[in-house]
Amino acid sequence: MDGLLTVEGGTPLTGEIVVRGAKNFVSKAMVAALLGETPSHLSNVPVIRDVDVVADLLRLHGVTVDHDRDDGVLHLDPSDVESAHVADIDAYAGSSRIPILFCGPLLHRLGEAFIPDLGGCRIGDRPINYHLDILRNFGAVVDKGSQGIQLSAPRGLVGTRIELPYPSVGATEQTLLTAVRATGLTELVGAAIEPEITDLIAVLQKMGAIISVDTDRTIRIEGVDRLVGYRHTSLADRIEAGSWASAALATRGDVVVRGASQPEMMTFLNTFRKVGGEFDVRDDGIRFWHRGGELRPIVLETDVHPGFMTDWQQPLVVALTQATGLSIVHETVYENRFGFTDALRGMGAKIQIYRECLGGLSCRFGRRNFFHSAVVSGPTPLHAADIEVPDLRGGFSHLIAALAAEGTSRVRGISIINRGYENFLGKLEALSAKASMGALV
Ligand SMILES: CC(=O)N[C@H]1[C@@H](OP(=O)(O)OP(=O)(O)OC[C@H]2O[C@@H](n3ccc(=O)[nH]c3=O)[C@H](O)[C@@H]2O)O[C@H](CO)[C@@H](O)[C@@H]1O
Ligand SMILES: C=C(OP(=O)(O)O)C(=O)O
Repeated sequence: MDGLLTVEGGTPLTGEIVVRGAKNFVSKAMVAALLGETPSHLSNVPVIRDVDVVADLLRLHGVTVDHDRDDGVLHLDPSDVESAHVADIDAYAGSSRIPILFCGPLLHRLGEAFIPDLGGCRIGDRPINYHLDILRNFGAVVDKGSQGIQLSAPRGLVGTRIELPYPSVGATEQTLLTAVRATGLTELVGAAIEPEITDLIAVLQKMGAIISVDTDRTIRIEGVDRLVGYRHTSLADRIEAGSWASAALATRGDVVVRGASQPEMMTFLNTFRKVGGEFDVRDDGIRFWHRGGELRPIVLETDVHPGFMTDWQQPLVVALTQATGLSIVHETVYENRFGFTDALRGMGAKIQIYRECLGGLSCRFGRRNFFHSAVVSGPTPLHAADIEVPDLRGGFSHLIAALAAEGTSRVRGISIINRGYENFLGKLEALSAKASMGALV
């Protein structure tokens, strides 16, 4: 689905939508199925492009994948992985960040792996040095070619001690997916503990793994000889839920996000309330609304869990353009996540970006050439514009801005949004947004 989305803004979003499983968990649980000797069964799976990309990659590796898209159920049978002939993996170069997580499971099953160049959002350099160091620590031999990475494990993979320089989500998942079948013990110090990682640990435990998590970000894994398939229901997508909540706030709307879950959203909910948003946690989800009157400015610093998640930052910044006063936003996870503000400035927002660490924390990007802090001055009326979607969350933010703005905006490149937002055009319709797709001219 690509083309031109026409959005007539200025109307509050109101109504009810459903959010299903988390992009950042489902894709990893799909990779975990490669480690089982028997089939796995995953429920609450959203129809998004990242799921389709990982399903196709698994098929290339010999996994039989059945995806019931309406019921949101994936059945993954890895029985034929050993006999698979992988011919066309290059076709997946640049498609998502998940291929790097295939390394451990493929090395265990096949003794070798070939990984295409990674995709994902361009919000910084996004190196994979931690991943490769981890794999080498386990005993893998890594060869970097011009189009991808080739790995082998001539002497198998052996448990090890890893100390992460930063609690990277992907590097933590890499360690987990490799250590569960490695020989002996692995200790991971400085691990990420995002809810999606906890759910991945739950899946691996169901498969037969032995994993313990300490309060000090240390994870210990005892390798086992065999793992079996799992049955699991994905946790909800807290980023999608937060994005719709931000859209409700920016448009002075009232949106019920069915499926949204409070425990994984505590930090978001506190911030939402401080800005002036109201919410009600219900049995079937969370209702988010603008309580009327003025929104308040805040100081916001993104961080690893349990901090304010970086993927919530871009949608919320649009709501901050409507708050009375100066908000400070310090992005400490990615060095280059404010490119999307150019388009917002073009729509009337007052946002300045700075190299300095504004806010209370000093981060890895301070005193370097990274524009990673922003000052948002509001409220500013937004006006319609022609927009080109830059990346997943930046694109959704532009969409929110178009919905909040007076006039008719035209948005190009919206297929990028499908990577992480299920049926977002249908959801816009359910929320009475005036948005329609047309052909590109
Ligand atoms: C598919 C998926 O789950 N994506 C999420 C995952 O991305 P992803 O797993 O890529 O993010 P990481 O937590 O690894 O990245 C955090 C930081 O570590 C740096 N880094 C990471 C790996 C490495 O080898 N070297 C290195 O320097 C990155 O450049 C970044 O500055 O977690 C991010 C942080 O919550 C989220 O924004 C993404 O939505
Ligand atoms: C950065 C994101 O995802 P990815 O890691 O898949 O690019 C995101 O979901 O906002």
